[in-house]
Formats: sequence, C-alpha cells, structure tokens
Amino acid sequence: MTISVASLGEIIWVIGIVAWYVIRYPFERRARRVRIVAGGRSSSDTVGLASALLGLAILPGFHVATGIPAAADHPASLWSVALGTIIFCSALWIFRMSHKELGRNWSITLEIRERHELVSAGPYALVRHPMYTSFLLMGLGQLFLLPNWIAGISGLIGFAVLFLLRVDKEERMMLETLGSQYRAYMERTKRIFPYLY
Ligand SMILES: C[S@@+](CC[C@H](N)C(=O)[O-])C[C@H]1O[C@@H](n2cnc3c(N)ncnc32)[C@H](O)[C@@H]1O
Repeated sequence: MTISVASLGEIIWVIGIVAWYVIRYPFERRARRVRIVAGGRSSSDTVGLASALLGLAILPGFHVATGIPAAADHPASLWSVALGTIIFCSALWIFRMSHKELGRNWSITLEIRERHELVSAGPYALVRHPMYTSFLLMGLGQLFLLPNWIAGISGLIGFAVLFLLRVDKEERMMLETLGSQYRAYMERTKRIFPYLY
C-alpha cells in the first residue's frame, strides 16, 4: 500500500491533534476541582475561543474528512510535510511544558484561581504567553501539513483572532491581581517570541 504525500501530511496532522487533546485533558479535569475567585468567560473571549477551535480543529478536520473545498487544493511536497511535522512537534512540546508549568493556575479562559501564583519558570521565563506561542506554531505546522489553502491557513487566522481579542485583557487581569510582581515580570519578558515580541 502506498500513501500520497498529501495523505501523509493529513495523517500527521490528525495524530498531532489527538496528541494535543491527550496533553490538554488532564488539566481540564484538574481545573474543575480548583475554585475560581475572579474573572470568567466574556463574549469576546467566547468569540476568540470559537475562532481558534474553528480554525485549528473544525475546518481542517472537515477538510481532512471530506476533501472539501477541493478547489483550494495545491500540490503537496515532502519538504513541506517534513517542515510541518517539525513545527507541529515543537508546538506540542511547548504546549506540554506550559501546561506543566502553569499547573493549577491554568484556565481555558481569563480566570483567577484560588491561591493563584505568578508562574515565571520554564517557558514562562522567556515569554509571558508560551501557550499562545504553541498555538501560533500549530497554525504554522497546519499550513505546511495540509495542502489546501483554506484548511491550511485557517489555523493561523483562528490563532490571530484569539490572540488579538485576549492578550491585552489577560495582561490587564494579571496586573490587577498580582500588581508590581506582574509588572516586573512584564519588564523582563516578551509576549510570544523570546527577545523579539
Ligand atoms: C489559557 S491560559 C494561557 C496562559 C498564558 N497566556 C500562555 O499563553 O501561556 C490563561 C490563564 O492562565 C493564567 N496565567 C497567564 N499567565 C500566567 C502566569 N504568568 N502565571 C500564572 N497564571 C497565569 C491566567 O489566569 C489566565 O486566565
């Protein structure tokens, strides 16, 4: 049995998405047991999360399952699949490290947990939002893995909507909660790219 390069990219993308959920699931379960003391899901955050879900999972998943929209297909290449695999694996690694480091402070939305603490170790020593760095890399990996302009680019668009709707609000919330401790942390870190932005 031989598989095409296009199918190979799609299979790797599916494995990547399953691995993403395997990493996330235990943190979702644990988060249910830690009390929320401030914040909550706003309508703009719901739009951001829905965009990320649509662009990074639903649209590409629909394309992989049905081949639609075939008109947006472009030729697949082995170098693109290899690059996409490396980028997607890096995204999963950063995603896993950020969850591990955030631990009980993690929330899917903008919330403050009981006894919330500033996390500034591991990937958080370099950037304030490594989980968003991992979403950006996932979107980039998707672009290289799926040879379809719409399903390929949708992850980056979904990430951008979530990031732009959320990041200022998240930093404001952290400043209100942790005050000078978070301000000092902001002064020594970048947002998503170490030393750059
Ligand atoms: C989905 S997590 C994303 C965390 C971070 N923005 C990132 O990209 O890695 C969002 C929650 O993490 C918490 N959080 C964000 N940065 C944090 C930090 N440095 N220390 C502790 N909690 C943090 C906030 O309570 C926020 O509601």
